[in-house]
Amino acid sequence: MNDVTEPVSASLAERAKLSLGKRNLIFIGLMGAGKSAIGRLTAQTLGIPFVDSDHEIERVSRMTISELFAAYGEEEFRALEARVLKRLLRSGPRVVSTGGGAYINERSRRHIKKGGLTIWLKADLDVLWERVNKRDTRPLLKTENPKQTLENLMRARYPIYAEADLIVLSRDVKKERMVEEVLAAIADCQKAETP
Ligand SMILES: Nc1ncnc2c1ncn2[C@@H]1O[C@H](COP(=O)(O)OP(=O)(O)OP(=O)(O)O)[C@@H](O)[C@H]1O
Ligand SMILES: O=C(O)C1=C[C@@H](O)[C@@H](O)[C@H](O)C1
Ligand SMILES: [Mg+2]
Repeated sequence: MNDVTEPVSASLAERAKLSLGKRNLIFIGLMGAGKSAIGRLTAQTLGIPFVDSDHEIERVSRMTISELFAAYGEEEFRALEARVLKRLLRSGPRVVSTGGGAYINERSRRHIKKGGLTIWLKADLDVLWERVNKRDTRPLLKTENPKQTLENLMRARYPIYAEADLIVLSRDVKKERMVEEVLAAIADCQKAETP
């Protein structure tokens, strides 16, 4: 593997930007897949705005995700998440990183599919677990056996994430390398932009 971090090629970024057009690029996938980290870097590379739906939810509610789950429960959280996503996806192009459960909720999934090009960062259990077990900010993983919970979520959710327009394998390589693969997937994408 090449250890030197090469800047993402400008021509690849240009091709991806052209292919994306006015559409939003929406990252989906499980907790720890890298939606926020890779989404932000992808937006920087494309020179378009970035927004993270979890952060936007926390901003408008002035509560953390954990506090929202504790105070109102998951159902209310999903309703708020769907409203926030609908608003964020109204115009493009921007990069929108979603929370791990957003695409699983029917209403949010409808907004996301309509809102642009979807990209699933797919990762295996060990990669996800290595990343999420360092922090306890994810309410769904506050269980007796969080690794087992994560595996159960993979089993339930992966068939739904698989509906994404694009899929990139998330693993422990440099973030710039992940961005390059994301851009290549967009540049090669044949899905036409709908008016
Ligand atoms: N390619 C990578 N190599 C190493 N670490 C990474 C990589 N991508 C992301 N990470 C790290 O993994 C952790 C989780 O990433 P991130 O917060 O972006 O996940 P997420 O998909 O947004 O999760 P959530 O659904 O909980 O918001 C972060 O600390 C991030 O820096
Ligand atoms: O996978 C999920 O359902 C979640 C993921 C996080 O991004 C947050 O949106 C919240 O913790 C729920
Ligand atoms: Mg995130």
